[in-house]
Amino acid sequence: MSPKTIAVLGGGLTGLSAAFHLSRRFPAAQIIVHNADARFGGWVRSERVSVSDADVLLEAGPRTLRPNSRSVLELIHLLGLLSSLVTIPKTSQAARSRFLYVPEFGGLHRLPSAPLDLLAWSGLSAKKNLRRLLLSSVCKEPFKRRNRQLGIDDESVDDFMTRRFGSEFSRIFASALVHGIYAADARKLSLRSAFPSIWEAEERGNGSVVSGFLRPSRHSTSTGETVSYELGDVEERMRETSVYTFRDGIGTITNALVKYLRGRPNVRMQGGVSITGIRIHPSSKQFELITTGFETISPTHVVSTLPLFRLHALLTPATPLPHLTANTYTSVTVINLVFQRPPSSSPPLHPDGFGYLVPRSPDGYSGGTNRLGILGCVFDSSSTSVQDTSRDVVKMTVMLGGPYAPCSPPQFSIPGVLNELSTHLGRQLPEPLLVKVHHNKHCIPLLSVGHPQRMEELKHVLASEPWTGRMEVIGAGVGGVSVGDCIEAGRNVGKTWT
Ligand SMILES: C=Cc1c2[nH]c(c1C)Cc1[nH]c(c(CCC(=O)O)c1C)Cc1[nH]c(c(C)c1CCC(=O)O)Cc1[nH]c(c(C)c1C=C)C2
Repeated sequence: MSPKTIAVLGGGLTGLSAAFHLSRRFPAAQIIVHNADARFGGWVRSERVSVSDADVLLEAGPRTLRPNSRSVLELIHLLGLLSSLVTIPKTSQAARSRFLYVPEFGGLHRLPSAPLDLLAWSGLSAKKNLRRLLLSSVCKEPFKRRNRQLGIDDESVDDFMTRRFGSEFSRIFASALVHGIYAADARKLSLRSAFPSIWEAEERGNGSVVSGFLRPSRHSTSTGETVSYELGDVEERMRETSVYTFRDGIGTITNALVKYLRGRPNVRMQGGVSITGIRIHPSSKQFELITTGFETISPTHVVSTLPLFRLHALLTPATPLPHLTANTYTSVTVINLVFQRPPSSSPPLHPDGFGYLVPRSPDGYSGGTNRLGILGCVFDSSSTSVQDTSRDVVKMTVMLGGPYAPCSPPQFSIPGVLNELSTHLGRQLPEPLLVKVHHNKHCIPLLSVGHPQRMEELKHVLASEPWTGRMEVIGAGVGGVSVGDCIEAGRNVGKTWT
């Protein structure tokens, strides 16, 4: 049945993208976007603040995007955002210089940015051990026999990396990568959900990941169809771009989506109103959505972009859905710091580059050597200083929490954080001009082992009675956590509703 009224639950990136694409695909349908918060945009939060004489752009959520997601490039084109694009070239230090802070290997290390760089990777004698570990793990892997057990169709990132590259490699390099993307424990994260290309490389390489990556992969969609995107000149502008953002930050996308949707005659944006229950009428089989205002609405179709545990709480025992509470959600404290830039005669506050990640320490997440639970620090000014009106300030962002023992509210002091950062950077940081703290509670789903299989089962139930394909469940907790995954999921929703 062609949709008459579509309720989109959640006004974050996925919900806004879903409403955008559905409103274009079904111009005769009425679309209502329900968002518990009066502000739309979800975890995307770009904010301009005044610091001394400068106007500085700060991000509490995603801050830069890679140009590999064509669904995001398409939105940039369709919403006319090309002129406010800020691109960071592959040749910039922000793209080439990424660091790890590994205290037991001597502190801060620049990571090699290319295979040849690995051979020339230089450092102090203690640092050489980290180079040796990386080099020997990667070089030995192709000669290791195939060691995936028969019948295994998913495993944790840590189990996989340990099996192929060794436990120390996994603890340091894989855990750091997982902190930077999922703010999670690599020992719990599903490899197939988080890094499907690594799983596929192992298959292509007959058991070796390195050999698999050296072999060309066949690009196609799972159905073999070619997907076309309306890209205009955007892809061309992204040539040689490592990452990009906008002059006013990632919020440029969500703000433009909200503006577009508010201007559509077939869309209603309901901010500040939550759904408190979802029922299916036993005889008419109609959806009944109850709102905080005790209003009942009966859409013909529903798109839920809510965190899965929230959707679970809305369902009645008569119409349950499987696996909605299988994953936990990670919380991250984001601390934006703005400093006065030191005079050029003094050492800089940090090396030029992307920033650094802190791997899991040998004692795990008990906090022994990392009491504050620091996951990493981004040197924002290295890549995005054009967002600010003055070059006299330096902005950086520290992220804490994730798998470290959660306590609510998180226990830390800003002087304690600054002391710790000073140790990492090997120089005493001055008093910041501005500090902004955001506690992003349950912001990233931890897609645990077995997630792809569980999501297949959920899809199957949604296609059967009494749901009969009229409700789709999408979002970061289902199909992937990146901005590109969320926008792509919104683009693909309701493809079978004709
Ligand atoms: C709030 C903190 C977040 C952390 N991870 C994410 C958020 C919102 C989500 C995320 N971060 C990255 C990706 C991958 C994107 C992709 O296209 O594959 C996702 C889904 C990568 C990334 N991590 C950091 C930055 C600046 C980026 C952007 C891309 C890039 O420049 O490579 C920094 C960072 N994020 C987190 C931590 C702990 C951290 C530390 C340096 C957690």
